[in-house]
Amino acid sequence: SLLSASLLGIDFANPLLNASGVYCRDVAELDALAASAAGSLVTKSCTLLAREGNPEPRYYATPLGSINSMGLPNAGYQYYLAYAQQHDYAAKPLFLSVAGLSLADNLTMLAAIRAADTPAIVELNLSCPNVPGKPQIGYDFAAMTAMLEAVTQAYDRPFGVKLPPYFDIAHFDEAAAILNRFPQVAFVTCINSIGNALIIDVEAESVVIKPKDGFGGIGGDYVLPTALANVNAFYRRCPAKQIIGCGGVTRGEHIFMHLLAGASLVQVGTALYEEGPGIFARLNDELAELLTRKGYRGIEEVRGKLRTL
Ligand SMILES: O=C(O)c1[nH]c(=O)[nH]c(=O)c1I
Repeated sequence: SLLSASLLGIDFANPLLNASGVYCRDVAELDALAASAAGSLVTKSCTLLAREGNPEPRYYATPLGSINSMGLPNAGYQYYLAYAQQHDYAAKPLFLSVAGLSLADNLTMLAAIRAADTPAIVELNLSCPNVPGKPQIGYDFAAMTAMLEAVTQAYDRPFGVKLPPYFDIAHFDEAAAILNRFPQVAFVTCINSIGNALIIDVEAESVVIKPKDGFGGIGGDYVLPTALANVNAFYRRCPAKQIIGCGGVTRGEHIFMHLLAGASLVQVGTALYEEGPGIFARLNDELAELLTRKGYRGIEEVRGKLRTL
């Protein structure tokens, strides 16, 4: 139908899902996403052991978006694997986001996920914190290569990677060249939050979140152009892979932009946090209205059709 989408040969009723980390940390939230108009859902990035995460306030929203330094609070990977094993895949696909604090942790989690043999699709979060003092994996190309070499040995199913935003053409080139060495990396999710931003409250003359002296990843309107650029940069450089867009979606036309840029599916973070799962019905309606007005019969006709001048 009009909004039908496809990834890894799997059918989706529509291209929308949550961004990992938003509305997906416990069963109640995951069930609400499963019951919503979202075409699929992804779990909070998980670690080997459960984590409390950072002290609050650790998330804050402004009229232009959000800032967070959650610190990877999650129930531990077995919790999300158990959820994946009871999920109704006939209703909609489910993604498991994995963000081990070490390569060893990732290998342990992926081995258990593989052994469970669920239809869940793995999204490996490369924006997760790495060794303190070193850049996150997504910004350490040697570490990223080593991680993918080890993971593709341990996990023999197609999977995807969640990337941080890049801002330099040479970095798009280098990151894509690494990913293209791994055909098993079947999709790329662009982008994670733009890291280490700072939001200031003038009234209080203060930062707005407690961890890291107020420094945190931003999302929402602040990041849409960067998200679209990363979607299109990897769409152009990785013709054998699919792209999941993430960043800056609050309206149907933003989904349309991500599709034009090359996305197959589109994730919603900040706007979902602020509006709740009802947003998916609104966004699907707005996207359907836009496609119909423009004479499209399906989103496949839109993907990657961005014109240049
Ligand atoms: O602080 C977090 O938990 C977090 N926050 C983000 O904005 N992106 C991430 O990948 C993660 I793992």
